[in-house]
Amino acid sequence: MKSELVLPAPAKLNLFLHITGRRPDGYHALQTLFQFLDYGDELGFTLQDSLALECNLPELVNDDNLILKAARLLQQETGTQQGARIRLDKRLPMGGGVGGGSSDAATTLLGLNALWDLQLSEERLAELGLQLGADVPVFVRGSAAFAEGVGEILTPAHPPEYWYLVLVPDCHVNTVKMYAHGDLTRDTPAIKVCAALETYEEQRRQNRLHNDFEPLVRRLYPEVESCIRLLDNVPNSSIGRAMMSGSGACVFVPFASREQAESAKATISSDSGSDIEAFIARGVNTSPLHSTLHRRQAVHQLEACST
Ligand SMILES: C[C@@](CO)(OP(=O)(O)O)[C@H](O)COP(=O)(O)OP(=O)(O)OC[C@H]1O[C@@H](n2ccc(N)nc2=O)[C@H](O)[C@@H]1O
Ligand SMILES: Nc1ncnc2c1ncn2[C@@H]1O[C@H](COP(=O)(O)OP(=O)(O)O)[C@@H](O)[C@H]1O
Repeated sequence: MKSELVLPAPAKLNLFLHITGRRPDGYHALQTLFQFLDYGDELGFTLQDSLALECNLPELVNDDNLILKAARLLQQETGTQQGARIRLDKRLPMGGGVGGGSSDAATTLLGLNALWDLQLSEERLAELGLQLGADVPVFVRGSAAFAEGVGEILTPAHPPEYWYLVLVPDCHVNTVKMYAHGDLTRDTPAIKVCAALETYEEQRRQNRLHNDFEPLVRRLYPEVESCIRLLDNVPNSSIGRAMMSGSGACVFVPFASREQAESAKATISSDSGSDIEAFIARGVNTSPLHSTLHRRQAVHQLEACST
């Protein structure tokens, strides 16, 4: 039986997000700090003649899925005739602002590049990824980063790797509609990358970080507003205030340890008496996808040395 290459597709958080302008093509210029979470979807890749996607959520199996788009883009780019059975175990909330679709696309680009032995550089894969979505390149590169442009100009960053309690409000925020909304703030002054990175932790401690989507989304989606209030008002040992990721809907709050995040999660579910979906994950500056691929490469090198 052919073996399956199993790879993670981690979530991301936008630790802050500034919209600094709108380009002539309608896309927005951003400045944002991306960090990965050690939590996400899982993909499995098995060689076969044709392309096929399987998923625990059957409604995700369609031609618009970014996984199939990424696989076809790689076939077009390289002319390879190879195919694959791709298994998606969907765990991340969809339209949650934690980048599940973009991460699935990036894992597919790196996974099939390895499975099909295409030898494309990470730089080329990031360029291909940008054709699929503005958030794909950071997942291809695999390093926490300060991002500019539409999200593709990346400067590696090393924010503290806190534990996060993430609440998933019971609503879907449409990214395209939020970017197009008349009330969106689009004129946050641009900051210099070195200043942004040097002052990040101090700004965070002083609760001075912000996400330009947040006021608009809180106003339009009461579910997001009430999750942020819940995180800010329930007594807990968080080390900062709650913020929204991307264009929403997920909101997150940092803790110094997993235990503290677990205990806040328990308090929130007992105090609020609600069953809001939530998960705990660690912020990590190297993508779990890249850690897994490096381990696999090291094992292959060891095997090659011992034969
Ligand atoms: C807001 C962010 C922040 O990280 O994340 P999410 O909330 O989606 O996770 C991203 O900018 C989302 O990026 P992504 O979801 O990849 O966007 P794309 O598929 O490329 O674009 C979808 C649409 O969003 C708008 N768009 C996207 C990115 C950008 N910098 N400016 C835009 O105006 C465009 O209208 C575009 O047609
Ligand atoms: N593999 C995928 N996983 C999730 N959503 C996908 C995927 N491929 C395409 N999509 C589409 O992209 C939309 C938003 O994707 P997602 O990445 O989950 O949101 P966000 O960028 O807000 O985190 C979904 O509602 C879905 O229609």
